[in-house]
Amino acid sequence: MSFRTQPAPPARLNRCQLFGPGSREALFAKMAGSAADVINLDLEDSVAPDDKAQARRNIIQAIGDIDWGTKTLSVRINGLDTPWWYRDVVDLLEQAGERLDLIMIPKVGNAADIYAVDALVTAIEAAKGRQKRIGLEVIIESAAGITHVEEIAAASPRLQAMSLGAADFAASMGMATTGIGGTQENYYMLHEGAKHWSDPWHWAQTAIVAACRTHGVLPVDGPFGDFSDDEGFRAQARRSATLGMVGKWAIHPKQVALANEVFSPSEQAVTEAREILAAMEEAKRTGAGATVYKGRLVDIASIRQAQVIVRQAELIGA
Ligand SMILES: CC(C)(COP(=O)(O)OP(=O)(O)OC[C@H]1O[C@@H](n2cnc3c(N)ncnc32)[C@H](O)[C@@H]1OP(=O)(O)O)[C@@H](O)C(=O)NCCC(=O)NCCSC(=O)C[C@H](O)C(=O)O
Ligand SMILES: [Mg+2]
Repeated sequence: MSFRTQPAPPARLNRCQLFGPGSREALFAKMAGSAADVINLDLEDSVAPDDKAQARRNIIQAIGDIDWGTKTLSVRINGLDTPWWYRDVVDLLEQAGERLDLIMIPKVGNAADIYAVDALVTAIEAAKGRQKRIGLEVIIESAAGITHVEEIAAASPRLQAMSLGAADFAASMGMATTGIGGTQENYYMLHEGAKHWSDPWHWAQTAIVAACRTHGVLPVDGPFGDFSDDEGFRAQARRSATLGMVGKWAIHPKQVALANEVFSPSEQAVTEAREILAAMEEAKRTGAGATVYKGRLVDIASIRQAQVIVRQAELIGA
């Protein structure tokens, strides 16, 4: 390990973030009653320009009125290149109750974007005497965002999570697709005449995971657009989980159970992780740094891998 150790990310569940437009108030109670760990009330791209002010009022009202249980409650504000974002932050922090947990900043391009929002949030919290410190989450969904991903991850102690926004990312990169996540028909290798599809989101995801893990931020996979394709969602989510992401967005309620399924460790994985920790305890007792578990090598690095799974199971209560 480097002299500078890797900070732990926030110890909370983030398997599924369920989105809903701030202009569709009727959805809010349904979102609160869902099995998502995080609720994202949206002021940005799912809300038409003429509806922004009403959506803001709806959200402020709902933050206080609805019982959000133990969920993490987040509001996605408008981008810093719009005339709406400062009013989003000011009204939310001046008028919404203490139940609000996070503000999500879309389309971040560099650390200064987070600095700007952090400065405004900090001033309003002090002026209004807010008791709960608001956290931030960001979406990497532009060429600038992915280029500056590491400085963004390091930008503020308020930063809790970072998502990949596949739709805007594809647009910003000029990718030849209108798909939101998942397999892209033209992204394949040819081997002996057979097509083998590859994953065009992989490199951005790994860049996000590395930046997040370096700075103690939760890496999250964003939307999967085709909500009629359960297997496509599962495949994308499983790849993200394998790479180290902790959860995925749901843009329709039917995706919540799929995300929770993929990002909760299986009973077998938890049992094996606990057995590996026990085997390593025994190895330590006899002075060994490595041992054999089910015919394979386990060593001190295996302890850290097993601890990730056991910690996740403990948060879920498994
Ligand atoms: C996608 C939707 C517009 C679909 O809405 P609708 O036509 O109402 O869906 P259904 O009829 O299939 O709904 C079935 C029941 O589920 C309820 N419902 C629908 N959506 C939600 C929701 N988000 N949360 C909770 N409950 C929901 C309906 O009311 C029905 O209930 P009932 O009648 O009682 O059975 C809609 O789902 C929607 O608006 N989704 C969210 C869209 C959104 O927020 N998009 C922004 C995030 S994605 C993005 O921004 C891209 C990203 O930034 C990037 O760049 O990649
Ligand atoms: Mg977007």
